[in-house]
Amino acid sequence: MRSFGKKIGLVFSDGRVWNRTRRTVLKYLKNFGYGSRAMESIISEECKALINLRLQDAGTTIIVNRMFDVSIVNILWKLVAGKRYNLKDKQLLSLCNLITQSFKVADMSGGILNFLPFLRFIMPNLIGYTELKNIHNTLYDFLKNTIEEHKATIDVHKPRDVIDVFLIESMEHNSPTSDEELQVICLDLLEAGVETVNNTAVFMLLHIVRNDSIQRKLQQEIDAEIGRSRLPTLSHRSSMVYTEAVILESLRISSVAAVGIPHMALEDARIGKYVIPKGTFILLAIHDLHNGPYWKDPEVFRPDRFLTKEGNLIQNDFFMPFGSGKRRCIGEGLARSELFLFLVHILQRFNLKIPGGDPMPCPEPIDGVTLSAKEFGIVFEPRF
Ligand code: HEM
Repeated sequence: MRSFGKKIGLVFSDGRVWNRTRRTVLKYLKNFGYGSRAMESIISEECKALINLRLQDAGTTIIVNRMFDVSIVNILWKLVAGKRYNLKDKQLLSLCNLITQSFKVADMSGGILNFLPFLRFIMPNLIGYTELKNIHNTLYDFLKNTIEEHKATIDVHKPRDVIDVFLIESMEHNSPTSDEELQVICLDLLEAGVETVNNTAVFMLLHIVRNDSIQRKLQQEIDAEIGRSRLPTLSHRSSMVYTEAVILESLRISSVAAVGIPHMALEDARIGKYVIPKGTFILLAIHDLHNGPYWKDPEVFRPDRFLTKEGNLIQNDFFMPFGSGKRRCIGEGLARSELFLFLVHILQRFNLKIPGGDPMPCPEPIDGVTLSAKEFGIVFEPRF
C-alpha cells in the first residue's frame, strides 16, 4: 500500500532490490557530501537558523514537540533535492505534520491493517486505512512534483543532488530506477530520518529540562571546551564526553525506534527453546532491551552510566538504538551529528526552563511507528 503495491525502496524491500537500492542510495548521498565536512556545514547553518528563531521568541513558552522537523528535512533535502525551506514554511510544516500523523495511526507491526488486511474493504475508516491512504497520496504528490521539477531543469553534465543522479542513471541505463521507485526511496529517507531524530532531540530536551544539575553540567562542558563566542563543531565531540553521554542516555531511555524495522527469518531457525519458522515476521524489542533489568536503574536518566571512572565513553553490547547487522540504520552518523550540534548550539545560547505554572513534562511516550513525547513547553532564556 505504501509503495504502489510493490516491494520497492529501501526500508521495506529485501533481497536484490534492497541490496542494490541501499548501495546506490549510500553512494549517491556520499557524492553530495553525506558523512563529510560539507554535511557538517549544512547542519551548522540549520542550527544557526534555529537559534535565531529561538532568539526571536526568547522568554515565551514554545511547544517544542515538532521544533526540529523543518531543520532536519532541510539537512536531508539539501542532499536529496537540493532545496531548503524557511523554518516557518507552511507547506513543509503541514507535510511534516502528515508524517507525524501517519506514524500515530499504525505501529511498526503495521497494526490490525497488516494482520487482517481484508478489513480495509469492510471498515476502512475504523482501522486507519482511509487516513493512511490520504496521507500517502499527499506525500506522494509532493514527491512527484519535486521529481517533475528536477526533470524540467536537469543538466545531465551537472547533477545537483541525489534525485538528479537517479534521473541521469535512468536515462543512461537499461534497468532504470522508475519514478515510483524514486518516490518510495525519497519517502523512505524522509520518514526514517525526520521523526526519529526530531523525537529523540525532543526527548533529550525533556530529560534536560527535568534535570537542572545535568543542564548545568552540560553548560559547564560547553563553556570550557567551546566558550560563548566560538561556533560549536563536530571536532569538539571528542573532548565533550559528558555531552555525548547525555545523547547516548537519551537514545537509551527514550528509544524512539522502539521495535526497529520489521525483519523476516530467511531460514528456519532456533533461538534457545524457540523455533522460528522461515518467513516469520520479527521485531526487535529495542526499547525493552534498553529499559530492562541489565541497566539496574533503567527508569533513571543517568548519563554517567555511559562513562568510566576515568571519564571515557563505554561501548555496550546491550545498546543498539540504530539496530544491528546488515540492515543497520544508514543514518546513524548523520543523526548523532545532528543531535550533538542541536544540543550544543541550544545550551551554549540558552537556559531551558519549564514555563511557570506548567507541570514537570512527562517522559512516558506516545506509541506509534516511532515513540514521541507528550506535548510540553519550554522557555528559552538567553544566557548572554
Ligand atoms: C535518532 C535517530 C535514528 C534512530 C534511533 C534510527 C533507528 C533505526 C533503526 C533501529 C533501524 C532498523 C535497523 C535494523 O533493522 O537493524 C533503522 C533503519 C534505517 N534508518 Fe534509521 N534511525 C535514525 C535516524 C535515521 C536517519 C537520519 C536516516 C536518514 C538518512 C535514517 C535512515 C534509515 C534507513 C534508510 C533505514 C533502513 C535501512 C535498511 O533497511 O537497510 N535513520 N534506523
